[in-house]
Amino acid sequence: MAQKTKALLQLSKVSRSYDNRMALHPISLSLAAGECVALLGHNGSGKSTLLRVAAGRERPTAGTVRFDGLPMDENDPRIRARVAVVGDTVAHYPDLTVREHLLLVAVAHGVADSQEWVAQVLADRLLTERADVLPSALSSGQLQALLLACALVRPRDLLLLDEPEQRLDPEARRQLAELLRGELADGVAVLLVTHHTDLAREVADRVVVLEDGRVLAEGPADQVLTRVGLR
Ligand SMILES: Nc1ncnc2c1ncn2[C@@H]1O[C@H](COP(=O)(O)OP(=O)(O)OP(=O)(O)O)[C@@H](O)[C@H]1O
Repeated sequence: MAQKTKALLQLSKVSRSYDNRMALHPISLSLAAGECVALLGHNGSGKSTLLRVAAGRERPTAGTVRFDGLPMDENDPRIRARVAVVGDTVAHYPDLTVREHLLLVAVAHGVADSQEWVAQVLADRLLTERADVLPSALSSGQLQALLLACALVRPRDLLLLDEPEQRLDPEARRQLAELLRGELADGVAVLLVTHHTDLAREVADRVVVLEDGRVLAEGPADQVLTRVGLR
């Protein structure tokens, strides 16, 4: 598929190995503003590795990752201000409430009227009733909603999501698809790791299917997923 505009995220011949074992063979990928690419593939195929490298959380063994022309580095404040990540590990402060988590992130990113905005994000993510409890009192789906809310309470041009659908019930998953379509309409670029082929079909402009760290197939979801037998 033709690129919509200039690439916001550009991975060029990126590979990653652990202990001399290639988890990711050289791959190139670009993502423009308002575009969504979904990464699919079996367990261990390299999706999360690719996302972590794309996020600047791990350095590629070879190749380069650039965000809006800058070398990708999660410590660069120019990048941190514009890139929101929901990774594959659950990270939270055990002694901060749900609301306090969101306030912390909003204030750190200079969000105006943060109290009101946090209340809105809590409502959107169906967390209002749990706003004043600690993470230990959340269900697993509510904890997932909190992690997503932390990414949505702050400004972003690029959203990197690792299986955001996990532990969500069907209604929350439907809302996730709606939410991602809204992000794309606002011009946010989305790189989405998912096992949920329906979610990929609903939101992705392109899918990339990985197998053993290599691209097995790439293209529009409808064509690619059927071809590789992913339902
Ligand atoms: N930190 C690490 N050290 C060593 N090997 C790793 C590390 N992270 C990932 N791997 C290996 O790299 C390969 C790809 O893992 P990755 O987590 O990227 O797969 P995945 O497609 O995201 O899988 P899943 O669907 O199970 O989340 C696997 O063989 C995994 O064991």
